Amino acid sequence: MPPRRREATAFLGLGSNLGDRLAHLQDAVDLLHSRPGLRVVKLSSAYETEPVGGEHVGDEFLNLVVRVATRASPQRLLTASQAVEQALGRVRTVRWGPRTIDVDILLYDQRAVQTRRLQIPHPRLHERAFVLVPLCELAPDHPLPDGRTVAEVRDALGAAAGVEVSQLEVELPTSRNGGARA
Ligand SMILES: Nc1ncnc2c1ncn2[C@@H]1O[C@H](COP(=O)(O)OP(=O)(O)OP(=O)(O)O)[C@@H](O)[C@H]1O
Ligand SMILES: Nc1nc2c(c(=O)[nH]1)N=C(CO)CN2
Repeated sequence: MPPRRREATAFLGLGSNLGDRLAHLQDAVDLLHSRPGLRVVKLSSAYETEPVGGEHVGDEFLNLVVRVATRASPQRLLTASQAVEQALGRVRTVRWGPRTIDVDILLYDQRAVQTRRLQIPHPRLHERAFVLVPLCELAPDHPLPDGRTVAEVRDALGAAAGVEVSQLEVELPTSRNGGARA
């Protein structure tokens, strides 16, 4: 038998600005946790965020960042993320358009990945307060491939206008199902 791949730590950025945004985020977190070789370990707060770029119809996003432990390769983690998007009915229309759910891979250990299908760190991580603020809440000291920490990248961005902690709460799957897979 081949040796089992060790668990990596990855951070996923989730966002929704269509319909019942909280339900979409909760469903995405639960579905991610149900994938083989993937455990959702920690969640940031959910943030109300002003839409950045694109042809948004004015609806604010609800964003959060999820820490996962996974034995999946970065490529398989992308496949899993896209399967969750599809299961929740995301229809790709215009770029950066309204979406029930978006799942982006932000970081995977301290790895850099540069392929046509996948880039890690996420190519727009450095310019997105709606990602860096919740990521900083979970892992300020996590290093990027260039050696900087998440907190340093967040500080380099400066002001984080339009990103506010919401009163809405997404639950960790392990506290919903009695910790069966913890
Ligand atoms: N780190 C990554 N996480 C998720 N998708 C990625 C990543 N790097 C590259 N991609 C590619 O980006 C493509 C477009 O993704 P998607 O439709 O979610 O973009 P978007 O959400 O509209 O915009 P953005 O990428 O700016 O968040 C995906 O098909 C995927 O192959
Ligand atoms: N506030 C906010 N703006 C966005 C978001 C998002 O998740 N939150 N996602 C985008 C494309 O992925 C484009 N713009």
